[in-house]
Amino acid sequence: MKTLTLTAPAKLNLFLHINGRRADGYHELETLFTMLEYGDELTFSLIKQDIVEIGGDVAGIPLQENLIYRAAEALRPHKKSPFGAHVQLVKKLPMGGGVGGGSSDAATTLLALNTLWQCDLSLDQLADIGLSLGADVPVFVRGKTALAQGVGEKLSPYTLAKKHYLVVFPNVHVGTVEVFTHPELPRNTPKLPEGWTIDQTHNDCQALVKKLYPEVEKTLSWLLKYAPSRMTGTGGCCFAEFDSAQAAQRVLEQLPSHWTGFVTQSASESIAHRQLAAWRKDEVK
Ligand SMILES: C[C@](O)(CO)[C@H](O)COP(=O)(O)OP(=O)(O)OC[C@H]1O[C@@H](n2ccc(N)nc2=O)[C@H](O)[C@@H]1O
Ligand SMILES: Nc1ncnc2c1ncn2[C@@H]1O[C@H](COP(=O)(O)OP(=O)(O)OP(=O)(O)O)[C@@H](O)[C@H]1O
Repeated sequence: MKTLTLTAPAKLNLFLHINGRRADGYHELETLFTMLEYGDELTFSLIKQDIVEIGGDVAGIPLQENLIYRAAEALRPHKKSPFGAHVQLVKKLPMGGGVGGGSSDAATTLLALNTLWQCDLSLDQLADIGLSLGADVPVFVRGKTALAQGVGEKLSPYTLAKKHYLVVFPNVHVGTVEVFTHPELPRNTPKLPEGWTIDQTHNDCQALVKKLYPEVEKTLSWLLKYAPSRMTGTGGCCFAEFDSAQAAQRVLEQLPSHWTGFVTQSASESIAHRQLAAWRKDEVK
């Protein structure tokens, strides 16, 4: 039976502007996503029984609520294989951290099972299915550094120089819904002008989350002593940007023990896509 192991990468929102709120409560955003080389490990194995099982670090999430399961079930109508799937998860990304772990697990499941179950859907079709699972899923399906608009689903490719990041989880789980429904969230940042530069950007959630979660405030102040730093998404992870892995590693070594962090680098193409392409190449040999 076939087995495929993929890394479901983390993302950073290098900036996050909120331009308005739609009638359905969702927010119009402008955000720059970059893919990171670090993520959860998912191993997909075909199984005889036509069911979807998840093993490993499921962290008390009921099966039916796990985004891996929901992604697999969303593909079911397109499947041409008689087999089910067992997904073994090694969770490395903090939940509710703003690094998109759940969304990336879902997108990686769509990519892997699209191949293993011979669904043969295009990336456009997978991104559409992904959007029904979460606003952040399409960017992981496409797997490229991208400028996102709309609720996060209108993606345009964007080229960025490779950078090294120290990503710190302040040990507080920040709820996306809590931030987006908060009355004090700024929601009226003007759209970026033509020819904008990164120094014209910010994260509209950062001041509010710092106020609600003092630990995020402390993390950012600590990181800012070493490098330009910001919060990602709706938090609580914060990232500091460096030109070399060694410089990032030196700061990680000094990280206070009540926080956790990892050093990684940005990737213009998602590691999951590269691994899947390599696996497919081996298959046809
Ligand atoms: C903030 C970001 O992480 C930026 O990358 C994402 O836009 C959030 O993406 P996500 O976690 O995949 O979000 P979803 O699971 O689709 O939505 C969670 C909740 O966030 C709010 N939400 C999300 C995206 C958006 N553009 N506007 C919103 O108001 C809604 O209250 C929604 O109920
Ligand atoms: N496989 C999964 N991994 C992580 N979270 C999952 C998974 N399946 C469901 N969830 C639920 O999704 C919630 C959000 O998880 P996620 O790790 O994507 O948060 P996040 O990093 O803040 O995401 P974002 O940046 O997209 O807001 C979790 O609190 C959890 O209840």
